[in-house]
Amino acid sequence: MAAIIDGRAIAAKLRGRVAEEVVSLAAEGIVPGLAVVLVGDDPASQVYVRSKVTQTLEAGMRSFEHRLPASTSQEELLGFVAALNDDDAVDGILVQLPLPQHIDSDLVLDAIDPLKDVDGFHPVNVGRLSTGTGGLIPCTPLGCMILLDTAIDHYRGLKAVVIGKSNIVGKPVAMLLLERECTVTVTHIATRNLPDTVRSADIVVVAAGSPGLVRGDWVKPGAVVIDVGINRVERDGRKVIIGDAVREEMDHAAAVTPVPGGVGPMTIACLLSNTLRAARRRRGLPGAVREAAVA
Ligand SMILES: Nc1nc2c(c(=O)[nH]1)N[C@@H](CN(C=O)c1ccc(C(=O)N[C@@H](CCC(=O)O)C(=O)O)cc1)CN2
Repeated sequence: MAAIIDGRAIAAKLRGRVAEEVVSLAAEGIVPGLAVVLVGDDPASQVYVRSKVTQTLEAGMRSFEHRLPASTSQEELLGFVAALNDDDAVDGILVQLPLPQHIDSDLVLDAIDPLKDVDGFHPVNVGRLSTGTGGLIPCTPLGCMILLDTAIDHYRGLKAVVIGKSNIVGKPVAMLLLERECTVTVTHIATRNLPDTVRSADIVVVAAGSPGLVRGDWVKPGAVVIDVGINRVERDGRKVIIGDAVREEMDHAAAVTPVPGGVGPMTIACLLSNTLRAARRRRGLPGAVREAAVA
């Protein structure tokens, strides 16, 4: 029977460690601040932003919530980001994605001060990740690695297959696995013989946004499966959330993440950890939460 990696519990533990470090920073007169910017009224984004605000406050940090109308122009948003860059109370800036179609997301993400880029999406942080020279790491890939750490002791030489080539998950998680000396194959929905490629993997990370894509017979016995998919589908007349892998078919895996309750909760916990890291780094303070130690 595959072990179920409990993302909710591990995220709670990470949030607890962040809160402890916030208390010790407060003794030095520092209270980290996170600004979250939501443009428009996408229902899922509203829920995520509300959770971010609540969890930021629960961790003892300052939260600056900015809800802008869907009609906000690109120039207005860029001006808004510039003001947050200049605001000393703000250590981390997160612009919730997706943005309305009339706004060029890349332009906006590139405008965030890399030192405050707690999403790790700025080209400077992307470059730092690919060269292994520090920087802020995107939250969901960081969360995937923390979950993997609960199931894997030695990564060196393991074969990892990533399904999905997005800038937010697929590419950065591939970099993190490469950093651990895995042999990494990045695949996507157009990859030929995808099941055969996945079958060779010791680690499977699926972030394809395709409900139930990875079937049991794609997965080698003893592999670890990290399911990043969050798909809202209708089952027996009910709306449910399912992942990109069919978990009921994964009994022969060593460990799998559930959906919901796997990678998802790690995203916001890692955002808090990145905010703390940004607050320390901006002030030239060494160290930050050691995420790996929570697992
Ligand atoms: N600027 C960003 N935008 C978006 C990101 C991001 O990392 N940065 N990621 C996603 C949304 N997201 C956070 O923003 C997020 C997604 C899912 C979860 C989560 O806890 N999911 C639960 C299920 C929740 C549900 O019922 O919907 C789970 O998987 O258990 C948290 C955060 C896109 N935008």
